[in-house]
Amino acid sequence: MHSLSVSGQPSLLCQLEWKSLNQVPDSHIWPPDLLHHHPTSNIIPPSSSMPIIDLTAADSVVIPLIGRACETWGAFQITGHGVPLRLLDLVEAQTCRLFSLPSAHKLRAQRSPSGGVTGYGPALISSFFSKLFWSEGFTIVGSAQEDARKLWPNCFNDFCSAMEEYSKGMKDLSRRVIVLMLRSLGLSEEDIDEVGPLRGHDEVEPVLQLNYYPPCPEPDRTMGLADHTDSSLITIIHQSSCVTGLQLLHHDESDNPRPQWVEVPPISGALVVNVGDLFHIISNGRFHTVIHRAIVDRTWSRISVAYFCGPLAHFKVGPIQKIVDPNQGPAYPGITWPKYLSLKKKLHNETLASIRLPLAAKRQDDEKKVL
Ligand SMILES: O=C(O)CCC(=O)C(=O)O
Ligand SMILES: [Fe+2]
Repeated sequence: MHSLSVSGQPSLLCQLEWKSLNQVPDSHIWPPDLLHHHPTSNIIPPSSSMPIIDLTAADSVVIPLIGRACETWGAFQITGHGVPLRLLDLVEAQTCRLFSLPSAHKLRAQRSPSGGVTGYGPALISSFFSKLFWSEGFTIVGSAQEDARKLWPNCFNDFCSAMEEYSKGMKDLSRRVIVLMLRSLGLSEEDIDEVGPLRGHDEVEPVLQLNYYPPCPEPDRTMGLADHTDSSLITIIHQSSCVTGLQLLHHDESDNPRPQWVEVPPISGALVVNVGDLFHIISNGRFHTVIHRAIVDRTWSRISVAYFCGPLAHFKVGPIQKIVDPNQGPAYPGITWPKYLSLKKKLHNETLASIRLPLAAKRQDDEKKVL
């Protein structure tokens, strides 16, 4: 049974309530099959843990490592990225400041029930599940001012300037990472200017998702954030450095016939890069969009800050022609980010499959049959 807010939407258990609980309420107890359909007990050994790539190394070293990570994991961690630790600490401190506010206070910036995206509320994917997540979220698209003003009418500047500086750092970093990813697919710098999804990158509105996972008395019975892929080109995640929670679904067919959940260990100063659905599309399926989730801890709270990098809203992205095998043809049609997001709102993890095109050979066969 969900707790219901006055608006009739499922409400969050807010921080004061989280703290007062010594067991998970029914509204937040997840059926074991949903929690364990890919068993967490089979955490794979560190020898095959996800790649950590130092961006200060030469391009000739970094580019193949990134390409391989995107093909086999759909994710990697980066160090040597140039974003100062001071900025990572600042954004984390301001995120903590927000989630430490009393619940009634946070609800002043609640996401609008009529399809709003920005502001305070459960993760957007929570509408796909009948059980609630053990987490709270805050979404920023472009400027945070309007919502931050509702939280701190007289002192929203510190929060907003931290988010702005962080978004700027992430925008520059995401451009750099995307260029490296495209080069690993064999594109030259000129190709990237011409065909890349980075056209108008400076004007793209930054999207930040702040996540807070409170300590949980029964972490094995609930879910911080359920399995999903991100719709972006790439997502860059900063996570608290002391507590694990983020997990990726990894399939190493040579090692194990079944996909395994793999922990993403927090490393101070490192950032996690996830390949999103749109990069999977532009790479014509070569790069893996990574299924990931967040679990919670008995003792520690955890914070994550996800920066979603996508193309300009009106810009259609599709498989980059230069890398499409002519015998196979494009695996996806061109699509804009907003159109993709509207499909994802309906279809969640089935969205990519819903737009996948039949292979060129099959298309030709089908065309012959029609003629
Ligand atoms: O908490 C995390 O590490 C993951 C967050 C995430 O996947 C998201 O916000 O889309
Ligand atoms: Fe995500």
